[in-house]
Amino acid sequence: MSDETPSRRAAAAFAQTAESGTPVAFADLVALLERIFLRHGTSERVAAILSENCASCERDGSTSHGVFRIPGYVGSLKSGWVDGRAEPTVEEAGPAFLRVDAANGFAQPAFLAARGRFLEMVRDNGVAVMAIRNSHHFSALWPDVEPFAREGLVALSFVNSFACVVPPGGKAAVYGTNPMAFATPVAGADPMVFDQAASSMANGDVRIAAREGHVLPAGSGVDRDGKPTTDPKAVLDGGALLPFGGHKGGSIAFMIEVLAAALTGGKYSREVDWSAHPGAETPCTGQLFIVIDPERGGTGAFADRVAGLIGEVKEAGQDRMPGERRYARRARTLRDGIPLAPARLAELRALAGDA
Ligand SMILES: NC(=O)C1=CN([C@@H]2O[C@H](COP(=O)(O)OP(=O)(O)OC[C@H]3O[C@@H](n4cnc5c(N)ncnc54)[C@H](OP(=O)(O)O)[C@@H]3O)[C@@H](O)[C@H]2O)C=CC1
Ligand SMILES: O=C(O)C1=NCCCC1
Repeated sequence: MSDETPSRRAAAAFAQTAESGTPVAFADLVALLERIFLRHGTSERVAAILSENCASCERDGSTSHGVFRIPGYVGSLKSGWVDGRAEPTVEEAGPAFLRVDAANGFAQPAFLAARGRFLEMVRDNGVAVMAIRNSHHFSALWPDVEPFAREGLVALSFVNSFACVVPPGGKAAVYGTNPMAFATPVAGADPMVFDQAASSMANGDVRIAAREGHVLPAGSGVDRDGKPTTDPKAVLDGGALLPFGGHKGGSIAFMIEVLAAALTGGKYSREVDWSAHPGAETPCTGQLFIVIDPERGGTGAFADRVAGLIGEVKEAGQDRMPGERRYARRARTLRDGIPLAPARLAELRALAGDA
């Protein structure tokens, strides 16, 4: 399967390293990460949720949001910018609308605190919205939406982050890398899930490229003077990323600021200010979910129709659908272990306080 997105090309060397390290069983990686989170002040519930999420990203080859992120999680916890013991509050804003205040905690525990009631609303109404504010989203979005599709539902999720993306033709960073994810059931197959930033690439992949000494694909970003650059350090040091696809990606980044921040009460990416929290790496922003019961469409054959469409797309020449690379890697790593570079493993063990 080809991995030709700019993000993947920039992270290719890292990914190769990740394919050739020490194999670690998924459960062992979860346990190691859990010890790190607990050691750095999270509650047991938060540690369990974040460890599962981060290990799942590493397992599926979502390198920009796998164990690469752990020092950042630790930095954010140590700085006090994020509360690892936050108790989210869930409020019903209507028969199909949940408002969740993550209370300056991580997004996933807030989402999971509301998920049960949210599913009831989707089943009762055919559609429901969950608006999370004051949350720190440090990860990929697919782990949140894929399970909905496995339960027969169509799911959309939107997150804004911190200002590091210039609007098309602009000079100042206004948007975050602002990912969105979509998941749908497919008859007889794994769900089709795409999960993509509104920027040319994820900020995490720029940082990996900087660390590994790689250049970015042309058209990824600009330097501090607004000039096009392929140097990841110039993008990180006062420069910015570009939206993917020019004004079209710019409009998606805008929409995500509106859905994930304006609508939820989360901070705009531009408003994020962690200057008083040195070491913090995750913003206190927002996240929106829209989940639909496709049976309400009345066709009685929704998942079959999606499977048919995928068949036609492949027949037309697309070699694979989004998500298929992850599923293949998941099967491989659950069988053979998740390869971790020795330096990464040593770093994780040190953070866990292992001798
Ligand atoms: N929390 C946050 O604030 C942020 C999180 N992120 C996360 O970073 C991650 C990476 O984002 P991004 O760099 O944009 O992702 P990519 O460009 O790597 O991939 C985007 C999507 O395209 C699919 N895809 C890639 N190559 C192909 C192909 N050849 N044919 C068909 N589909 C393909 C991927 O599927 P597959 O996975 O199977 O390859 C994925 O669903 C995401 O998980 C995102 O949620 C990004 C920005 C901010
Ligand atoms: O990779 C990114 O872009 C981000 N990931 C986690 C939160 C901030 C942005």
